[in-house]
Amino acid sequence: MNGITVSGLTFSYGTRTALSDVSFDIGRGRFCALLGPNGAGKSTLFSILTGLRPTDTGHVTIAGHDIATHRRAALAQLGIVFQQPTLDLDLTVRQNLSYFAALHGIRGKERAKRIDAVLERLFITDRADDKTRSLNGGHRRRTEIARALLHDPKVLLLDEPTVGLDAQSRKAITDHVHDLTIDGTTVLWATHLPDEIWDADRLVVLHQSRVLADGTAGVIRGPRNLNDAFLSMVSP
Ligand SMILES: Nc1ncnc2c1ncn2[C@@H]1O[C@H](COP(=O)(O)OP(=O)(O)OP(=O)(O)O)[C@@H](O)[C@H]1O
Repeated sequence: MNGITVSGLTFSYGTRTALSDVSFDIGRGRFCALLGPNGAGKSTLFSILTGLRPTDTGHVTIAGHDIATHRRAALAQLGIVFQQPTLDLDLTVRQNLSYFAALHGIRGKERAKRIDAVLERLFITDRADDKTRSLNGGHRRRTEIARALLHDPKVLLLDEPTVGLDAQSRKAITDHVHDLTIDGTTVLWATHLPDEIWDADRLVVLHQSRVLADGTAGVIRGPRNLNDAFLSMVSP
């Protein structure tokens, strides 16, 4: 079963078109980068994938469930990391996770077990009982990713999750999220930074509301580095 399918998606804010006939699909356990400059339409696409906005035209499925007609089933399979951080800085890492798990109806021993598992997956077990405020930006981001995995979603969406982080933290998070696909999680990672994308990744390039390229990153870049290839695609 597919991780994500997007077909014929069109969306406008009044007279401003944000998405024009956008289509792609991402198989189970794949890492797909959604690369686009500012204003390309990435956040609009994310808001539709997460059910925050209805589509004007087109369809989206998450782990086989149509977001418009089977919204609850689709959202149950979706983990989301938004661009803006949303942790409570006065709670510990574990308390932040625990609160979110409770919202998902995960209780008792199962809650403790899942929290331990996601902390381990993101390599932050040793920070579990620290106040979130004391964490650096990279560890806060890891906490948010761990939180997004608590309900064991099949699909994980991340909207520019490394914004504002230093190079070392960016690399660590990029590596960890790539590794999440090993157990079958499908990842869609929106970014405007080509160095976060690996040659073997699936790549969808979005520019001025349209899909400019869709394929394997290494094939799309050819003999150039991805940054040069991307700039030549989006330059006027
Ligand atoms: N609420 C809104 N009202 C009107 N136009 C909007 C709104 N939100 C986005 N847009 C426009 O829609 C287009 C796509 O914007 P969007 O934020 O989806 O792009 P993006 O790729 O996420 O950009 P960024 O990297 O800057 O977040 C842009 O032209 C933007 O100006």
